[in-house]
Amino acid sequence: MTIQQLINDRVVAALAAVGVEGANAAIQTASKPEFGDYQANGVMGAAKALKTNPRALAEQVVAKLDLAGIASKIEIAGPGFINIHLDPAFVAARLQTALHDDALGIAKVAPQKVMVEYSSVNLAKEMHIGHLRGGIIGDALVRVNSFIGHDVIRQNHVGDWGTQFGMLVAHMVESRAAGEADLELKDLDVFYKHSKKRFDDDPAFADLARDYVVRLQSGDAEVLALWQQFVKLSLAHCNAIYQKLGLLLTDDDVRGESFYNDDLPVLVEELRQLGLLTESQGAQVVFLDEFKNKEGEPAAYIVQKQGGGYLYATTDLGAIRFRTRELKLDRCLYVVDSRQSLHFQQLFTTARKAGFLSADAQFEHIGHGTIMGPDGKPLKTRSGDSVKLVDLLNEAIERAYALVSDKSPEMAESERRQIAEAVGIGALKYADLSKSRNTDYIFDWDAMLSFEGNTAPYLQYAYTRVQSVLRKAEDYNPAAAIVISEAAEKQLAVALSQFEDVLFTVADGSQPHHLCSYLYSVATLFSRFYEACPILKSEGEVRHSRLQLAALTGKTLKTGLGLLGIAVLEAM
Ligand SMILES: NC(=[NH2+])NCCC[C@H](N)C(=O)O
Repeated sequence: MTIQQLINDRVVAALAAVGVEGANAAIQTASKPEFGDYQANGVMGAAKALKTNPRALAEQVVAKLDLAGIASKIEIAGPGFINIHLDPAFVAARLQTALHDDALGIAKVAPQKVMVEYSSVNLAKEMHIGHLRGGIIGDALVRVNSFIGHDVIRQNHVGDWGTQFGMLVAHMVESRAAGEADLELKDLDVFYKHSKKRFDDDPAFADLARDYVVRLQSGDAEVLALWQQFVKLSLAHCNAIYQKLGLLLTDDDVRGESFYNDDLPVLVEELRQLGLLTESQGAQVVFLDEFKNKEGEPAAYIVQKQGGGYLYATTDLGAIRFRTRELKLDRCLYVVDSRQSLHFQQLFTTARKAGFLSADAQFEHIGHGTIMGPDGKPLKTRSGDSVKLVDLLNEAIERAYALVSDKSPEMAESERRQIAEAVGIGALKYADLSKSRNTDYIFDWDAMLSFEGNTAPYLQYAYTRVQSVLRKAEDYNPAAAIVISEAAEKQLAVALSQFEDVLFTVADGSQPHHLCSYLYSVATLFSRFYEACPILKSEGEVRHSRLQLAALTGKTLKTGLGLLGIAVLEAM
C-alpha cells in the first residue's frame, strides 16, 4: 500500500472515531520540510461542514490518530492542518524492502484489464511530429500500468482504410510494373504525392483507383492482397520509427480501422433497433441532447453518411463495442491529440446510450497538446512542411553526439555513439513527458539537451554519478542496515520511500510528468545529501547505510527513467 493510502486510512478512521463519517482526509505530501512529510488537510473542510472550530476538531482527531510505527511526530498547525513526520525506522524498513526487490517493494494491485491505445497513425503517409507526443506518452502509460500490476494491452488503431487506399494501391501496382516500387516507397510522402498527381492528371489512372476502392470495399481477394502489401510496407516505416524511439509497439499491437469494417452495418442496425437513429439530411445520426450545435440544437453524431458510407466515428463505436464485449476491458486510455476532445466526448456518450459501455467502464480520452515552434505556432520545417519523425530523431541523436564529443573528445567513437543515442532520444522523450500533457509546449533543443535542470541528460548524469560512487566502494554490503540521522539523509530517504505513491498518481490521472518531477527531486536531494553527508569518507555503520541510500537512489532513477522509456548509462 502506498504511504499516502496508509495515512489516509488511519486519518479517516480517526475522523470516524470522533464522529465524522465520509470526510475527505485530503492527504498530501508536505509542501515544506517544516510541515513534516505528509499533511492531512481534511479537518478544515469537515469542521466547516459541521460548523465547529477546526483547531479543536484537529485536536480531537489527533488524539484518536493511530500512526504508531509510521509517524514519529504529529503536529497541528495553523487553523487545523495536521502535519505528519514519518518515523525514520518506518522509512528505513520500506527502503530495505525496495532495495531487495526488483519491483522496489511495490505490491501489485488487483489487476485491471487496461488498454492503452496510442500512435494510431494513418498509414497513407510518413510519421511526423504530430505523432511524437502520443507515442511517448502512451508508451510511458503502458510501462507504468504494467509495472504496478495491471494487465495491459497495447493498441495501435492505425488508419488503414478509406478511399485514398485505392489510389495508393493503384500507384503501387503501376510503379512495380515499371520496376520502381522500392525506390518510390522509400518515402511515403513522396509516394502519396506522386499517386495524387497521377490521380489528378490521368483519368484512366483515376478510374483504376476508383475501381480498386469498390473492389476493396466489396472484399475482392486480389485487391485486398495488394492493399495488405501496401499496409505492410507502410507499417514497416512505422516500426523503424518505433524502434529508433524505443517504443514498445510492434506489429502484434496493430488492430487498424479496417478490422471493424464488416461489423459497421451490424452496428448501425443495432443502433436502429435501439431506437437511437434519426435520418437527418439523408444521413443516419444519433442526436445528443448533452451537446448543442451552433444553433443551440442537440448535436448530431453521424454514423452513416448519405449514400451509405461509414465514418471515423462509426469505426470508433465498433472499436468500443469490441473492446467491451470481446476484450472485456476495465479501462481504456485513448492517447490522442486534445483537438479530438469533442469527438471522444460524443463517442463515449453515444456508446453509453447504446449500452456499448457500462457506467463503470473507465474509457478515457487522454488528450495532449501540440508541439509548437519558437513562433508559438505548430512546429514546421523551414519550408513549411510538417517535420518528419525520422529527421527529428536523427537530429536529436546528432546534436547529442556533438555535445558528448565536445565534453569527452577522448572517448571511443562507438561509445560516444551509444551515449548519443540514449541522451538524444532520452532528452526528446523527457522534454515531452516532464510537461503536463494537457498543454502545448515550445520545442527547444538547447533546453532539452541541457545537463542542468529538469532534463533527461541531468538525470542520466546524476545516475552515472551515483554508480561511480558505488563502483568506488569495494566494501558495499547489500545487507547493511539503513540508519537515518542527518536531515539531508531523511529527506532523501523519505523521497525514495514515495516512489510507489508517485506511480499510483501517474497511473490514476495518466500524467507522466509527476514521475519526472519526482525523479528530478530524487536527483537533487541526492546531490544535497552527497554534499552534506560524506559517503566514501565515512566509516562503519554510517558509511554502509549511506551506500545503501546511494544504491537505492540509483535503482530508483534507473527504474523510474525506464518507466518513461528512457535508458541510463553506467558512465558518460
Ligand atoms: N480511436 C481513435 N479514434 N484513435 C485515434 C486515431 C487517430 C487517427 N488515426 C488520426 O490520425 O487522427
